[in-house]
Amino acid sequence: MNWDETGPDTDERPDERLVQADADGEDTAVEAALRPKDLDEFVGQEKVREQLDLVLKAARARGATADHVLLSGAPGLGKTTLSMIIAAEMGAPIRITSGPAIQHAGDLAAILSSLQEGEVLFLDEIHRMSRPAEEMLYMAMEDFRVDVIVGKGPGATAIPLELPPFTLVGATTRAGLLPPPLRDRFGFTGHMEFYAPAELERVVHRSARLLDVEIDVEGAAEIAGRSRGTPRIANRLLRRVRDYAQVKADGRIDRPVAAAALGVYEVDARGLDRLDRAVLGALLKLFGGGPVGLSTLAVAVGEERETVEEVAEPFLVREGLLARTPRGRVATPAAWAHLGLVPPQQGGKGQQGLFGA
Ligand SMILES: Nc1ncnc2c1ncn2[C@@H]1O[C@H](COP(=O)(O)OP(=O)(O)OP(=O)(O)O)[C@@H](O)[C@H]1O
Repeated sequence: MNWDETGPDTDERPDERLVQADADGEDTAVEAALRPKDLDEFVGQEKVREQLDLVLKAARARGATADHVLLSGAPGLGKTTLSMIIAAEMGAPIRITSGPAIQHAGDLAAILSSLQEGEVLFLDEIHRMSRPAEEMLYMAMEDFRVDVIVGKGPGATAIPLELPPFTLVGATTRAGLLPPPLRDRFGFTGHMEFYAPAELERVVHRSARLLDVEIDVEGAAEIAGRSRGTPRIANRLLRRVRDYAQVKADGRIDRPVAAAALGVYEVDARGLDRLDRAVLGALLKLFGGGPVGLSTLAVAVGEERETVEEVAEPFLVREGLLARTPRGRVATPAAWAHLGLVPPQQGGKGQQGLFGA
């Protein structure tokens, strides 16, 4: 992806977008500093918090290890944070790994056999584990036991290995991709939703306090409104606005400062960035709002099909600006309004107003 080569300098990697929700290129030290440490500090996700609170309190009352927990939801919504909170609330240590890091069953056996009693094992992207590792996990979750295969071919033997009770916290962006036998072995599944603007405002205020930045209510609302329902993005935008406030203003963040700063980074009032607007703009201006095929749209914006489909479109669809139909991509009336353009007359050739904004 090269679309932001000429974009403003940031401390993110140059091929990263300011509004991307995953952690690639994220400053992990800053992210760690901003993580809520307990359930009370964790903003929003009321249902998941309430349910998890019961699961953990009951386990503590029984003096038992908590049930395995599956957290599903988009990147940046707080799954890692919640797994750390689970460990903290249980007074247990935590081990963090991910599905792609476990390619062989032996990798998993090594981790499992070194867990302490009650330890939380956080397995991010659990849907990307290899099949043999996944099968080993079934038994480990259910019976706290694994069979380690020693040797090869007809002489191979399975040596059973007892494990201490542990809590697996699996995280996935694609709960639907998990095989049912794995899904069924979790005692509790929490579905993380995108955050409401008011919740993101609380995230921004909290982070500003921790970063020692002065921000008013409207400044926080401005950042929250552009954060695509995602705390990780809210925190990242806050840091960019803080830079701007320090360099161009008196360090304090209010609405005009936040809006001007995010204007520099081309994140608009609804959280669309340059790539999103390029896709939407091409759909409206070149193809009259569609329907147009994905490949044609991608060529029109000079991007790979996958970039348009996987990076730009999900948010545009979620925002109700673009629809994927069997005949191709179609802009919604909200898309015309957002870019300040007038849709062509129904049935007419009507291109009037298309290039108006
Ligand atoms: N509910 C919340 N309240 C306050 N801050 C939050 C909340 N959820 C997430 N954050 C902040 O957002 C950032 C990203 O959260 P986290 O790493 O937990 O997301 P994630 O869902 O695990 O993402 P990924 O799947 O990409 O790893 C963290 O810095 C964290 O402080």
